Amino acid sequence: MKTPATSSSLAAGPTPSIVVAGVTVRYGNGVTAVHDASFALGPGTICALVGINGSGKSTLFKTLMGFLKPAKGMVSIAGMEVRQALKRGLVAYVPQAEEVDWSFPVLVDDVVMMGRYGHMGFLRIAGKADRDAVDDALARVNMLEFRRRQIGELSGGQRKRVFLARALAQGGRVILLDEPFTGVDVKTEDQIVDLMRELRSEGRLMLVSTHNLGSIPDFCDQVVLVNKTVLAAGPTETTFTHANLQRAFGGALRHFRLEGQALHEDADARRVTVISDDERPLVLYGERDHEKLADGGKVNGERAPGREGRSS
Ligand SMILES: Nc1ncnc2c1ncn2[C@@H]1O[C@H](COP(=O)(O)OP(=O)(O)OP(=O)(O)O)[C@@H](O)[C@H]1O
Repeated sequence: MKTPATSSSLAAGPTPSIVVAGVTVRYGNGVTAVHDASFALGPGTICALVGINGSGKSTLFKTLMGFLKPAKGMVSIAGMEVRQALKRGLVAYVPQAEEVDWSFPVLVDDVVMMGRYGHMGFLRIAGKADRDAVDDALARVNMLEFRRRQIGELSGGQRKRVFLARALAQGGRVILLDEPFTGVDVKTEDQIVDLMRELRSEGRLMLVSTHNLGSIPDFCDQVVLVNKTVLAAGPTETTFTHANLQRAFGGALRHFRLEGQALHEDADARRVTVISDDERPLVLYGERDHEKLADGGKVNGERAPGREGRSS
């Protein structure tokens, strides 16, 4: 992605952080989606939020966005209550594609400008600073040429980039990304990861829910594993381990061994993660590596795992 015309580095202001302490969240129908969950994250971090379907990832996002109130426990963002952090525009959200009404007649420009609403007065009249912020954000995600398009006329990857641009235009210090890689091609995934790395180097904090286990050690320095509670949280090296993945995924993750290595294949069988026996992530076969494996090629010097190698 392009370097912005103006620097988006964090000037003086609240330090990005998330603290979730002993949080229990219940829906109106009595379902307890998250029980006694705790984790803490600081600035300059990309953290993966990982768990099976229904494990409570979206519920945690909704709680961090103030849509749901914990029945118990405490959430703070940048050292303040969620409501206050939201009011100050410190938290930006990149939604799952399904959460957006793509038939709504709105231009790319307008969606990105929505990120500026918190900076505008009551009448929401955009000033030069707002227009500049939108230009910068669109340039950063390589979407300037699409700015007059209706959002419904974009590809899946372009749609994701528009919502990333909205988060950038807003100037969010804490950015929540719900499944940013679903429905995007490998090139767009790389672009999104590159942009996230840039944002991390500016000191921003990103929490990313993803089912793409293979790429986590590539770009996430922290991992939070959930299943109705936080099972484990901490640096990727010590948290993204065989034992913890087993706890998080149980039967949803198929295991097999190849030449002494434990392989874990996620539920849709498109990605394989290799974790060494001493529990460090070792070789990771992402989606594109899987294509090579299917061709009988080598990835990181390893031979392709044969389907016959699967033990369960
Ligand atoms: N609006 C709701 N009302 C009642 N229960 C809900 C509601 N939304 C989610 N749940 C329940 O809360 C639990 C956690 O759901 P949540 O959507 O947070 O999981 P998730 O990890 O985001 O799943 P996915 O990976 O499928 O997006 C599930 O048991 C789900 O059925």
